[in-house]
Amino acid sequence: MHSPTETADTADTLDTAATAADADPLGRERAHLAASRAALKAMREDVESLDLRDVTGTWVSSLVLRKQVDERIKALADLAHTPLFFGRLDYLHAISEAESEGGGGERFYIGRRHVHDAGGDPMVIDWRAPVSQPFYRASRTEPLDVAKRRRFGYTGGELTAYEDENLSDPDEADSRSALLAAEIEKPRVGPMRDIVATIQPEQDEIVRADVTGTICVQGAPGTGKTAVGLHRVAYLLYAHRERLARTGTLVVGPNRSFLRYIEQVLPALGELDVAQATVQELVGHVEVRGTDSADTARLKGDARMAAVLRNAVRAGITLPTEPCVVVRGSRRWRLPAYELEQIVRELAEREIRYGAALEALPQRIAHAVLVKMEQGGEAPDDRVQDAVARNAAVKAAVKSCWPAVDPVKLVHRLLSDAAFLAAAADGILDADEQAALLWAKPPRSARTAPWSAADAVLIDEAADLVHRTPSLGHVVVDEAQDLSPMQYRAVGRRCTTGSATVLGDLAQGTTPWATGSWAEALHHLGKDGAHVEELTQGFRVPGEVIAYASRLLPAIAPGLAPATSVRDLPGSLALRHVPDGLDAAVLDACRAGLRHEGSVGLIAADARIPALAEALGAAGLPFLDPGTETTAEARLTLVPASLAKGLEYDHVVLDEPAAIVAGEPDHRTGLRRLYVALTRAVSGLAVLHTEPLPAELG
Ligand SMILES: Nc1ncnc2c1ncn2[C@@H]1O[C@H](COP(=O)(O)OP(=O)(O)OP(=O)(O)O)[C@@H](O)[C@H]1O
Repeated sequence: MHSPTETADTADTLDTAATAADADPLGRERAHLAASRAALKAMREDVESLDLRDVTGTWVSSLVLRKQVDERIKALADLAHTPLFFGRLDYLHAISEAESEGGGGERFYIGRRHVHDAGGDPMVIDWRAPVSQPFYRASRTEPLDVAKRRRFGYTGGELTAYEDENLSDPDEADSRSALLAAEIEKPRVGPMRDIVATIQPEQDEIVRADVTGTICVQGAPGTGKTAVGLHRVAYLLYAHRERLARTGTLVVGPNRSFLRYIEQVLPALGELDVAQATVQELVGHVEVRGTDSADTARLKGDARMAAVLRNAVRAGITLPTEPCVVVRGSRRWRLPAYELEQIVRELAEREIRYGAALEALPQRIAHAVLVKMEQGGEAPDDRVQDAVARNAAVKAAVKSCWPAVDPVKLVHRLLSDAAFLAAAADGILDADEQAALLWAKPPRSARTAPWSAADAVLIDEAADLVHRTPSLGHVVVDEAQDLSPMQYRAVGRRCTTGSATVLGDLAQGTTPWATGSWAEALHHLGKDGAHVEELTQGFRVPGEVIAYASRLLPAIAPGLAPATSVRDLPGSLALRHVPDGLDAAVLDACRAGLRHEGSVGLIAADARIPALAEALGAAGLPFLDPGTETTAEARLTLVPASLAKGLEYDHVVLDEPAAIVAGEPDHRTGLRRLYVALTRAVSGLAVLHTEPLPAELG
């Protein structure tokens, strides 16, 4: 890394004029930063000074406009701790204006957002613009026409250093970027940060993959799956803003703590309009109050349930045996049963939604009646057809052969009524499976039923059989390995006409229905054959720690390659056997963690949480819940193992691994939960145990 004095020797190859500024390249970069800041301020003031009173329009349209202007002002904020640019590219040849946000030329400053001067010329180019891509991809073997890549280092908002790679200079040796390493090792406090300055080439390929295709990323802990998924959303919103503004984008995460942890990343990248939800929130047709046994939940999440539900929804379709007689004025029009039957059969055979067919049926019947009227010498018009469709006789015919279906009531009946379930599940589920689905004591009404999370997904499937679920433009699913086939279907129907980014790690699957293979998951998502990428370079966990955790891989996910680590931190792993007085030792380890900079996570089996909370309280050590933002003052979080997924802390104190393993219904899931817990640390992991460590850890 260059300090200001060192940089004075750096010859700037592109500038020929030997001015005073050349002797002080850092000073010149600072001047560009100051000028860019001033330009951003001017851009913001321009928007702020817009007088919306002059804009004529309705009350609603002016409200919408006000909101857009407010969002634009927010997006133009100059955040004190996020530098306006983090890199510079000097090309060998001039770049066209089209590729560089109207800039053109050879030199570009790369930042989180576009900034232009009063004349409209760009001063900072958005990292997502085509001209910025070589910042992430160019290498000595493939310089992509880049002469020099410069990375900037900041301290407290001040530009303090830079680092150059002269990619087209054959004599320059390859070196690991110190700025990159410093950025990756920055202590973690607060929510997840963006990685826009340091996206790696293999990550960039995923971030910028085409919007039309679905992409699946298998990645070991800390390889940046979540980070990549969020940056992909930001990239897609830049590259396809209009299309996605119309159709919408969504990030699906495992729980609220996780969503709170990641919720700042997209706004920091200037993207405010992305929905975030858990699968449960996504399918929220009922209030979830109940739970299922692992076996029942697995069965309810099995893709065969889709076929059972389809049968159940359609169970009421009955071929008519009576004619439909419509009385209009003094005349009666009779549609014989066989004609009605033909109409119903035809609708039943067509692959349209149950509800759409229900809406079409009265019109079909009315049309057939109209034909009779014409044959009888009348000349009915469209209004007559509408009136016939609303006729009581037609309504009665529709009701008897194609009854309306309420998805909630339907699933309530399916789980309460053995005969109804048996008919729908015939040839699909065996008798034991059917028995497992039925409520032991059927609740009286759908409203009071103790719906479980899996039931809510069944209801969502039923709802989609009745009315098509609207599709979004793009959906990112994180921690996807934990989704059941029915949950994949629920997410998949929200991107039928769009695409998805599926992120996960088979080794971290901890639900009874966890994904066995990505091909299978993608099938249930409705995206067969999507491309699967594997990320193995780990950014979070130090080498020693990931090597230790990876000892579990043969037992939990035999086919997977262990992650590497970008950082070797000798001494980052400490294993401590504590024959007695575990709580006191854990408290000491937390205090030791707090003596370092950054966040401390105390991870323990869920059953251990109350005792540890009490011990922390008694010792006067304040702590947070996962998902509550850590601050410089409150840096210790007490994390139940079941909520640790996706989160990270500078220092992790891991309490009693054997209890974490024992907390799960089966040994493999227990080891997977432990694998998650072992891979949360950025700088140091202290494992404290009284009981023997699981044998698989060696
Ligand atoms: N290119 C990068 N530059 C700097 N930091 C990075 C980079 N990629 C990932 N990271 C950091 O590494 C950490 C782990 O990333 P992330 O949480 O996205 O990994 P993950 O694969 O989703 O992990 P897990 O499987 O545990 O959920 C984060 O702090 C992230 O900011």
